[in-house]
Amino acid sequence: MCFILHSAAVRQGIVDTVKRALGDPKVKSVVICGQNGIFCGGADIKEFGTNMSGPPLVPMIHAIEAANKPVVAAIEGSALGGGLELALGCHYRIAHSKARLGLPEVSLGLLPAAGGTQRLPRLIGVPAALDLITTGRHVAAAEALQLGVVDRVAEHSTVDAAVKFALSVAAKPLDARRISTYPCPCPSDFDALFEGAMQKVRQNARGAIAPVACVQAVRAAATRPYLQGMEREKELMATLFTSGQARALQYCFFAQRAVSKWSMPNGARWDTSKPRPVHKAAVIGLGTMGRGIAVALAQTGLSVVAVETQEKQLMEAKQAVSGMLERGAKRRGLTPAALHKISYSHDIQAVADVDLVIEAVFEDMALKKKVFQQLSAVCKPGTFLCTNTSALDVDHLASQTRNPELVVGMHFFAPAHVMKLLEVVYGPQSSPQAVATAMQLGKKMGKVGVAVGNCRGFVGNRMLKPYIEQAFFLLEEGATPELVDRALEEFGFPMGVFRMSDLSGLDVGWRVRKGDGLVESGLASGQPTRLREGRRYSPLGDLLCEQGRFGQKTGRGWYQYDQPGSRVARSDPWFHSFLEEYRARHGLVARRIDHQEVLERCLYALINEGFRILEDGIAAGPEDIDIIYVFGYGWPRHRGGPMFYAGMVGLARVLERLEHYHQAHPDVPYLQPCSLLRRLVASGSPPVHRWREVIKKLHSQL
Ligand SMILES: CC/C=C\CC(=O)SCCNC(=O)CCNC(=O)[C@H](O)C(C)(C)COP(=O)(O)OP(=O)(O)OC[C@H]1O[C@@H](n2cnc3c(N)ncnc32)[C@H](O)[C@@H]1OP(=O)(O)O
Repeated sequence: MCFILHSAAVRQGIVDTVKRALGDPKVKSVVICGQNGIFCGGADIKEFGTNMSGPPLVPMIHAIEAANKPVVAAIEGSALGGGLELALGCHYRIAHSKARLGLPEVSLGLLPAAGGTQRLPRLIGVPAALDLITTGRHVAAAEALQLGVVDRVAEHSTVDAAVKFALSVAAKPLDARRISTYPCPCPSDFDALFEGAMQKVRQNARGAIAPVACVQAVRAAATRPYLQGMEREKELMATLFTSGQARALQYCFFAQRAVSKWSMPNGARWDTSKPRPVHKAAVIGLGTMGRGIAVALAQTGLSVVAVETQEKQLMEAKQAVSGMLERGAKRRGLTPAALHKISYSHDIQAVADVDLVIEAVFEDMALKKKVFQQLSAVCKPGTFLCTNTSALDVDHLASQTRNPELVVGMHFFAPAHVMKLLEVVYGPQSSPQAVATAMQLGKKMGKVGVAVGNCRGFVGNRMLKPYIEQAFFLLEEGATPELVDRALEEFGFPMGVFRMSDLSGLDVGWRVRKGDGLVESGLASGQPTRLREGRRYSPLGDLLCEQGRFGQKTGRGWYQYDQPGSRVARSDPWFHSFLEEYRARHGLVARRIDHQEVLERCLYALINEGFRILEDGIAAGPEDIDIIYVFGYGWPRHRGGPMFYAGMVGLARVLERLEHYHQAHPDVPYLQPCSLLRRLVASGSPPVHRWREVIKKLHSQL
């Protein structure tokens, strides 16, 4: 019997075939396997929210477990979610050594509700089951064997091994093989264990409800007889199944896959653009970003040339990169083979024979222009030239080269060997092959690549600007960094805007604002103005920087720290009196600001910019923006990303609140609702997956 995902037809197939096999006296035992080397990836997520037809999963698994002939699961490829629950209903499990098993329902906002929360703890004990169910992590066959999830691991044909094994146990009694009849092994420190698990889950979940429900369901397995535990599992699942969080998480699952199917406004697409193989790559500039990129490249197995012109920096970088590779290999229980994949040089000529270069020098246009001119002269014909700029004009850099079609942005996020997001930035001259190659390389590096158009800040940083601006204005109007951060952290961000600013360094934005001519000199002594080119402007960040308050690295920023480099932010009385004086100087009267206003002002301004990005064609669809925010900016996944969230709140509501705030702050253009938002509301606020139709219509009318 073979199946990939258990849709209605697959479930019906299993029920019918198992029934036939059990009724046939010639059949002594049964082996269940999958098709094309995959046991089962679980339920078809697209079926959720539709009228699910076909036989339900729970009675089907019960019937298999109750069978009077041995049923063996032959697990190849994946046994995930309902697929593993089905295997847990079998009397024996044999997995191929390359198989992966797991209960990832939690990452879809659900719990394993086909008996997974009740059988797994009975089989492998409460602590191990809690780990697998609350994290949703997949385990390799070797770990599954060690945990007791599977009985055997096969190196060659799993089906052959399972058939042989099934015949060998045909006459054996099955009572001891039905997991639902096992007592749940109860640890002596039961209460402490569950309290600890609940605390950990709440801390990591950032407001997600599924992990909490998972703990509650496993607790039921440990405290109630099996059938009562199943009732509790069902009850908890009922709450999760229709929740907005489950919708958001399932949207993220598909959005993550949708962004790999990129398209460009000129019609180039992922399926018609062939990437060129990259065997050897180079990184130019070994600061923090360059080092992380070199590590990520070397870990893919590529040969890497790392170039840093300053000798001292080169020596330091070499040590740091080796350390990162060694620690990475140790964590994965491997030898650091990638160490030997990197060669270092202080001479840019060393990149002459590479297939692709990633420039990661200091964020300065003049410097980057020089590097691109050099690269264009030095590299062999056809080498792709990529820049890791976070905001600068990729087209302008391309224009410095002989072959602008070979130039794209590869915007990594710090730390580059850890963070999953990669913005691949194309300009009007970038060839589809350059985009396809950068996207494929990103995938090899374990990144989630999103192809976006070229504009100041691309997608992520462009949307961040109005968000940060609102946070500054809120301080002027009466909020504190603590209040703003608390509201955002309760929403689900790992850090609020001010704690994040302290971490990344206030000087970063200061340098950008200076470059844009926004910072007035001698602020501390004079009366800084709060208008630039007719727009409201807050000089608060500039004032702190003038005092050397750059955040964690100087021990002072929006908060205070015990010492420079320390990470624990403490409220700073100095800042509070500074803020009061600032308000008094500008005749600003502090008013009470609540969490709702913080969220509406910061998030709706960010979302509004997201609509502008869609209108401008910089992102192909809302999924691209959402994946950028979830993977690169800490947007809580259970809220689906900013554009999905706007849909959940209601587009009409977002529009109404933006209109309200823009009326109150007419000198803040970011609060002026963008025309795409108005158009979507006028078209009846279609669901997020139908926005592209409205955007297409809008573009065709321009
Ligand atoms: C009543 C509730 C009962 C049970 C609960 C459940 O079972 S919930 C589902 C639990 N299962 C999962 O969460 C597994 C999700 N899938 C994966 O982890 C991976 O897709 C998998 C199976 C490991 C394969 O990975 P691979 O990298 O090979 O492929 P990819 O992820 O790109 O997927 C290929 C296409 O299949 C679609 N897809 C995958 N899984 C599901 C699914 N469970 N339901 C619906 N569709 C699924 C995926 O979207 C891809 O589609 P495409 O159109 O090609 O982009």
